[in-house]
Amino acid sequence: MGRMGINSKQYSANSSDYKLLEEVGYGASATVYRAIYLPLNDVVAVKCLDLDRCNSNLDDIRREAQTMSLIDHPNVIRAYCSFVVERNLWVVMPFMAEGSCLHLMKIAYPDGFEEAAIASILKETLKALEYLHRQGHIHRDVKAGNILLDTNGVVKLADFGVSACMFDTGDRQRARNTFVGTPCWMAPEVLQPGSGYNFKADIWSFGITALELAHGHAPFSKYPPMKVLLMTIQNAPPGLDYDRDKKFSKSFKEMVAMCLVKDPTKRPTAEKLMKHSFFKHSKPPELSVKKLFVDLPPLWNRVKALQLKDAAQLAMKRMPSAEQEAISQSEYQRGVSAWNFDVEDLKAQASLVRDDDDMPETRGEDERIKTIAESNEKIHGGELPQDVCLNRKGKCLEIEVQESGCQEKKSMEKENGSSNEMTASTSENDMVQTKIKTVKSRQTQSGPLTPGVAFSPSLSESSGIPERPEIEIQPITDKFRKAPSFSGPLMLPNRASANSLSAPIKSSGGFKDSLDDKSKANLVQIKGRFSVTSENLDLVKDIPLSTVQRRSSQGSPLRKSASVGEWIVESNQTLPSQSPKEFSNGNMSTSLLMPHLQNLVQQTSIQQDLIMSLLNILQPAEVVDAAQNGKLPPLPRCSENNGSVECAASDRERLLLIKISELQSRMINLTDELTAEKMKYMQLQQQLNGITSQEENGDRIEGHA
Ligand SMILES: Nc1ncnc2c1ncn2[C@@H]1O[C@H](COP(=O)(O)OP(=O)(O)OP(=O)(O)O)[C@@H](O)[C@H]1O
Repeated sequence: MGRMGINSKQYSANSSDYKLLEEVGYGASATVYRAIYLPLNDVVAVKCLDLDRCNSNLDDIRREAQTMSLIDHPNVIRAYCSFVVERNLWVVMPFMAEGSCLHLMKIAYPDGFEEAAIASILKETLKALEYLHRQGHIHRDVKAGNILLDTNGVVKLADFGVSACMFDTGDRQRARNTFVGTPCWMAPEVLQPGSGYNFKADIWSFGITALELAHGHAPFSKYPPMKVLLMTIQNAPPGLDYDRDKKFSKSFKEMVAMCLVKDPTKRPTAEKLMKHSFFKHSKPPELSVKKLFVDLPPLWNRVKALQLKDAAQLAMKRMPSAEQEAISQSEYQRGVSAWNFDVEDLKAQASLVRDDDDMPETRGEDERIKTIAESNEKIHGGELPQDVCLNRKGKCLEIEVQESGCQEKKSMEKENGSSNEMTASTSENDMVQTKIKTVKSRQTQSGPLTPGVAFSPSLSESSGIPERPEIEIQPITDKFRKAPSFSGPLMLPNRASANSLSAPIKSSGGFKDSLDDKSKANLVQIKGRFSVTSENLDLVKDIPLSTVQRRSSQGSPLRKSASVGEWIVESNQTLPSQSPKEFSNGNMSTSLLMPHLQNLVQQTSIQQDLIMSLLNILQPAEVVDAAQNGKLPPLPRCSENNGSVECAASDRERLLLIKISELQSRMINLTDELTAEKMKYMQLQQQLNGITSQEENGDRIEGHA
């Protein structure tokens, strides 16, 4: 890497050639700065990826930078160069002066954009996807937070942190069997263990992004992450509602419906989608997009305002659960992608939310059929193609559709200056049997970046400390969306620690190349931005609670271990106070008991599946090895049924559960530490802000004097 680029301009891989200015964005693993490239006096964006915070291994990061450097399309952000500065990877790229669509919505359009702007933004994004797919890439993180805008209305798709090469074989292709992306935007097949996915996953995310731009937030964004996963798999796809979304055209609704079809083979390609009437009539972005920024403060001030709002929210909310809620919300607002492992919180949130609770206007089957049928009529002249299928269970008719470099302006104009698009209610009450299989530590490759990556000897040599921007907080906070968002982009308190704890789950049987052959699916490989690992799955219902440090709601705000089972069970909060005796004394009515019994059955079945899957892939030899290495307690002997498969399985099960409980304890401790650090950081930031503003006041007074 280092110096590279198709651009005629050459950018050096020397950090001292860059002067970092204001912070203009931040993600789960990176902070983005406006910067000046001193030799050319050129404004650029520098994305500083904290390698310690990064959930990806060095190979993934290198791939991101490499991929970005080879990109040559007006609607795709590419890297001018990248290099390592101490524990950071700096990626130099064009500065997009208006930031991301997500930030813009948070600041000024909490209910989404108007259709003309949406059409232009989506069309440009679709061009980017068409290009990437043609080049063999899957973007895997299409969302409003990754659609960047320039002052003149140019739209570019950013962030290849999770892109995968579709045409690759071997390790890279294996990456397609990993969970990467942001849950609200993730296609059902991406969430389905072992099913694999292809570029059509981007089309789903594109459809979700369309809804996000239309409403100001993604569907399901108010739900806890685990619920989002389940709802995406279980429910009918979200979409624009004919009645509720009256302001949007029929062709927009049709276009979204075409993208949000659960069967990926029935989604159109980007190329095909581009021919949809919705895009044919869209205005050029310089007409419809440019006007969105009029009268807005400069990007860095908007970002600062969002940050301050986040900080204020956190400071105000003292209750642990409230803090957690605020963090989730702020993460959503920031468009951060990562997992929120605070499962107690997730469970609590999930328990309060019914699928159809606050979705009075769910999109019914008839409506969806109508939408797609009408769409089909347009495309196929009214003839239903062979691949139209009415899926009774899914209650959904699906149709196959055949398929700046930003120069710093000398004037620096800017420098000085309903959401219930939910689905039809859950079609069946049957819980998703998400079968988690595997647990085998994925080999994480690391080592030096590719030749050409410039290593800076030390951070002290860089001009690493960005200047603090002047804070001009606009009275815009009242425009912020107020409803808390618990999901969407999720929060991983500490990627590094989470990563170090987790052996990403890997298939015991390899990965599946064929995207359509779901019958052979056999893995959950969860990696990259999402590391759902053994400790995230609370399989330890049967473990004595004393072995796992659990916090009461008065304790640390952060508690660990996702529990598919527990989460489901505790979605009914009325029962825990009941003792078994009370259940059996006949005072409970059947109607009260039944839902809980059903839940118990579901939970048990899911847990059994999970445990059996884990056990199946855990080779006896590994357990013995681990025991000999002191990693696991010694294998207990089974005297009665020596050598029987059942006995071995139960021994292994116990060992596994003990191991999981240990991991959970460690996770709890680490998260507590992280919470404490976060609080310290916020306090320091507030103090710093105070000092900065005092100094500025002092300067002004001196200046006047
Ligand atoms: N070239 C750019 N010009 C201006 N702003 C940018 C640029 N690149 C990124 N940003 C801003 O920084 C934010 C974070 O960047 P980015 O998405 O690359 O980080 P990330 O850590 O990969 O985020 P995530 O993982 O949450 O998607 C973006 O949402 C956008 O607002």
